[in-house]
Amino acid sequence: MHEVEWLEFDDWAAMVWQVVNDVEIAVECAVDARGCALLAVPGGKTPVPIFRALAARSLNWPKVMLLPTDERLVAEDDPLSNAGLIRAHFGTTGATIMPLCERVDIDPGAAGRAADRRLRVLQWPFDLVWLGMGEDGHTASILPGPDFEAALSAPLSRRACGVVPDPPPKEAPVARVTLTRAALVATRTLMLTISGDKKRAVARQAIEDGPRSATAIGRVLAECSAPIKVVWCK
Ligand SMILES: O=C1O[C@H](COP(=O)(O)O)[C@@H](O)[C@H](O)[C@H]1O
Repeated sequence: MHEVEWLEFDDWAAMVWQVVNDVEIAVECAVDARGCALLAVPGGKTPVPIFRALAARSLNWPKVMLLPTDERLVAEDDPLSNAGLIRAHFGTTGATIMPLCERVDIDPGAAGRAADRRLRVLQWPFDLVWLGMGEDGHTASILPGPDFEAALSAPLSRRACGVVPDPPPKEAPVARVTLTRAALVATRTLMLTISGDKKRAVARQAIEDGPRSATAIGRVLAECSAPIKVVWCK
């Protein structure tokens, strides 16, 4: 694991400002160096105020491609949809938004394989993988259940897979497609945004446990050789 830079904020405005600036720098560096920027961004609730502020920035959006780190297998107009969340915020910026799933009415395994095929056209690595984390230590949709180890130990050539969480997470009890750990760590820089005391304790323990961590976030960060920044807000 690369050394972790850990930042803490007492208020959301300061945290949002920090993360927006970091994303802006990642985009500018990528566009200057390679003419485009490839970013994976989290779903769920935590990134919402950050998305709002980021979308208002005048970045070179037409050069930016945004993917969700994971998807809940629901229609894009469902409030649980991560692609829907991203489109709602960045849809008018000029960025290209690439949902992981074209179809959500198929079984999770097939949806995962279809996402994997779609992702093969992209020029990797990511310029930025921005992760969220649940209080149980899941990140992207690498959730406890029968697909947990497969998502973590998939080879480099496998970028996405289907996940049936067991137990179903209470905030979004649906099947998922997630970027694999191999895909998530194929990045020039990685950022994790979290809030609340519980998540701080879980993330700290996961980092301390490293590859022996029982949590997805611990196992992902342990494999990451890019610079890692954790941004926490009370
Ligand atoms: O299910 C998911 O959960 C995590 C954490 O979400 P939050 O609402 O607690 O911020 C999120 O990062 C992931 O993308 C999402 O699908």
